Amino acid sequence: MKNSVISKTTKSILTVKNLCKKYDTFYLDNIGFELEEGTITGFIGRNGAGKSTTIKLILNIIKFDKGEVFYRGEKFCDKRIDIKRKIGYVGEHQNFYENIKIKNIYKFVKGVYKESWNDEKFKYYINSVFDIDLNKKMKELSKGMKTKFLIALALSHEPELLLLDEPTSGLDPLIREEVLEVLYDCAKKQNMTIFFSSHITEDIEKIAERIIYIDNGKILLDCKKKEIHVRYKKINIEQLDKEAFQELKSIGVINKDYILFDVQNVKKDILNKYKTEKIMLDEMLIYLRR
Ligand SMILES: Nc1ncnc2c1ncn2[C@@H]1O[C@H](COP(=O)(O)OP(=O)(O)OP(=O)(O)O)[C@@H](O)[C@H]1O
Repeated sequence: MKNSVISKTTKSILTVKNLCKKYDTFYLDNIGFELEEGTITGFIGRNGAGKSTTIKLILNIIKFDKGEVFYRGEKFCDKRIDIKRKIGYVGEHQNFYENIKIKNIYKFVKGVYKESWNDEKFKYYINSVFDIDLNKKMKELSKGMKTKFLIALALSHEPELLLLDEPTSGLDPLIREEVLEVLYDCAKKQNMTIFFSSHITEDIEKIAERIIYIDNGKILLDCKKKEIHVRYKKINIEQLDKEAFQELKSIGVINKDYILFDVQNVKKDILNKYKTEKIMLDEMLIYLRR
């Protein structure tokens, strides 16, 4: 057990170290990060970047080739049912138990969690927040309703950590807003730690305070949102003289009327001379993919 415990001095709830997984045409390469209690982290990446694979590896749904996962400093493996009970998860694929009435799924899940189940909270989400009819069968729910029902289930056993795989994908803007608001409240009012994957930069921009960007199995960025806006900037090309344009072009990326860049790579005199503007998350991803 000597190697299975790491320092408990930080507020870290989850530590992921060097996760690797090889498929025929894909390699998840040394994924590592730490999540702090009560924070919301957006895990962003294009289709096929490795988001679901990472989440499933953390939860032991699939086996990694290499790596370690720690929960509050203790090694997390398949046998740690006690830790699993503290984690809520909503996966990407929701086409299961199609012919079962959702009130029976609710009763089953409530029975599994017993003492940690908060029935008042479940009823509050179902009736007052999400407005779901428990008499419907799974197959009778729209994608948005399914997502809301599954999130209500995941929240009602009061997890300390919530892992969500694309919770807002395929939902209309109003439902997306509702879901994001509920998640934000859980983190800020109940100190829940939330890690959610998405390829919708807007949603991540809205509620995540930290962003981890994965591309082709590798983490290209792990940064607080505030720091992103300080570090990555853009300048309108029209303002630039020839020399400054050449300089910025060599270290940045041209996107429409702007050059996007990392201020750390730019000479001070250019930054002093020209007006820089804040970049949005989707622009930063264009820069990182250069
Ligand atoms: N069981 C598997 N066998 C072989 N390849 C797999 C398997 N599962 C996933 N992959 C591959 O691993 C890569 C990453 O898949 P993953 O589902 O993690 O991506 P993702 O970022 O979640 O994408 P999406 O946003 O489309 O859900 C893809 O190329 C996928 O085809």
